[in-house]
Amino acid sequence: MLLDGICQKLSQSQLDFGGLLMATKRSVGDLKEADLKGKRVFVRVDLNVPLDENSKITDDTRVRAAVPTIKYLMGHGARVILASHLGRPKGVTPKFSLKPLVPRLSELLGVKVEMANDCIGEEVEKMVAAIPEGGVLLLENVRFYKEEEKNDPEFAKKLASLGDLYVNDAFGTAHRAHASTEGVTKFLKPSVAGFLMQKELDYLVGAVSNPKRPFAAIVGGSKVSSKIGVIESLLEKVDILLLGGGMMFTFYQAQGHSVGSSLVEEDKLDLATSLLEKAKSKGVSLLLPTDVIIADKFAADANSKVVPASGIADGWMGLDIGPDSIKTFSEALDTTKTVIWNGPMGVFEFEKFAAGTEEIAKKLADLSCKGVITIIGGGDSVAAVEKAGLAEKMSHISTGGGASLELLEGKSLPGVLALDDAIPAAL
Ligand SMILES: Nc1ncnc2c1ncn2[C@@H]1O[C@H](COP(=O)(O)OP(=O)(O)OP(=O)(O)O)[C@@H](O)[C@H]1O
Ligand SMILES: O=C(O)[C@H](O)COP(=O)(O)O
Repeated sequence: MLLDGICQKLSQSQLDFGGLLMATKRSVGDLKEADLKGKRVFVRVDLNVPLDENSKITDDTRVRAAVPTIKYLMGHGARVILASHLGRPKGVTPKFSLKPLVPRLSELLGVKVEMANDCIGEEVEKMVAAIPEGGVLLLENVRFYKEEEKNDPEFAKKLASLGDLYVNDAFGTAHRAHASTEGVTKFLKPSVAGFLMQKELDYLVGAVSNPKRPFAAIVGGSKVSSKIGVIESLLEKVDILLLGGGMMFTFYQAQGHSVGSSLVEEDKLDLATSLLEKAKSKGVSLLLPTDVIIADKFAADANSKVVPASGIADGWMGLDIGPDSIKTFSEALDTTKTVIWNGPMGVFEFEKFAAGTEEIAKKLADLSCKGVITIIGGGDSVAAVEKAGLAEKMSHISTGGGASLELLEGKSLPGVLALDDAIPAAL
């Protein structure tokens, strides 16, 4: 795919992290026409997309990401059953219905996607029986049943009874051991990974287990407490660690600097000190911003100025990294071959404090074009990269917020573990 005529996205083979693709789980690509033609394939996708007050999809990234697996199944004559959650409903809640997804799915797939009013039961069974080869039926939100999140075996069995085989392509929900992501695999074989699931694992696991070095991580976001696991795990792997976002002030305070009314987690000061020591003992080059943009209130129209990070006056709070820090971070990133980014550098939702995040996004887009592997780890950093219009330029943008964080923390994902192991290729 050509980007701006200059930056070409790296091909899969170039991203092979030294031959270590995460090929440990059986893939939907191993299933051919003979395995799929006429078969009812139960596919767990993550269609948990943001909707506005008129139920209009405001970001269809997850819908588009689900398409390759569905199209592959359709193209091989399967009868496709799609299951997903949307939001966190307590019981049947119309505003969490998956119905608004039907038009966009139909458009992207080039077929009329049918929609069931439920995800189990007789009516659904009848609709499943009527799916033609290459046709697609979307089930209603699986979380309308509390049994979904409880991973209730009876509920999982009912879901499983709808299909002949199972594909999990819901990377974004792979950290949840729910009936449609984990329980169902006990009753439905084969249970294989979809293309999106595989791609996410290839990048995220590949990057941290066998990165092209130098390997840098950029960690930001609001709180140290939500990123402790990630920082600790990354300190074992990276050569360079750049810290920004609200969490940096806990590090500054731990070093004795005045931080004004910036965000600080008082109970994490010792932890911040020990992370700094750990970085030193591991030989990791840990960089904190040298200057910050401060504001006189937490608001889009706050008065602001750039000051050295070592001294923020009372009544002021740091809301972004400053120009010197952007320069230092950029220079450090210039030396790298792999970069993973999780969490914005500042309050990017306010234009005045978005520069740090935007400049880092631009830097990564630029590095991507030069062959550096750039991975954006989900959540707000993805939103920031998209806001800057640079998503297409990155090597990989994860569709999973919580799931990508857990992977980076070194945790295993129940939705992945439950899938069949890959069948070793014959010698
Ligand atoms: N200096 C700061 N002070 C207060 N809030 C900040 C600051 N810098 C960033 N933030 C806020 O942090 C929030 C994102 O932090 P959070 O820890 O939720 O990240 P996340 O969503 O987990 O990150 P990721 O996006 O990669 O998963 C943003 O809403 C942003 O406004
Ligand atoms: O958006 C997500 O992170 C996934 O869809 C999982 O949703 P959940 O956090 O409600 O389980």
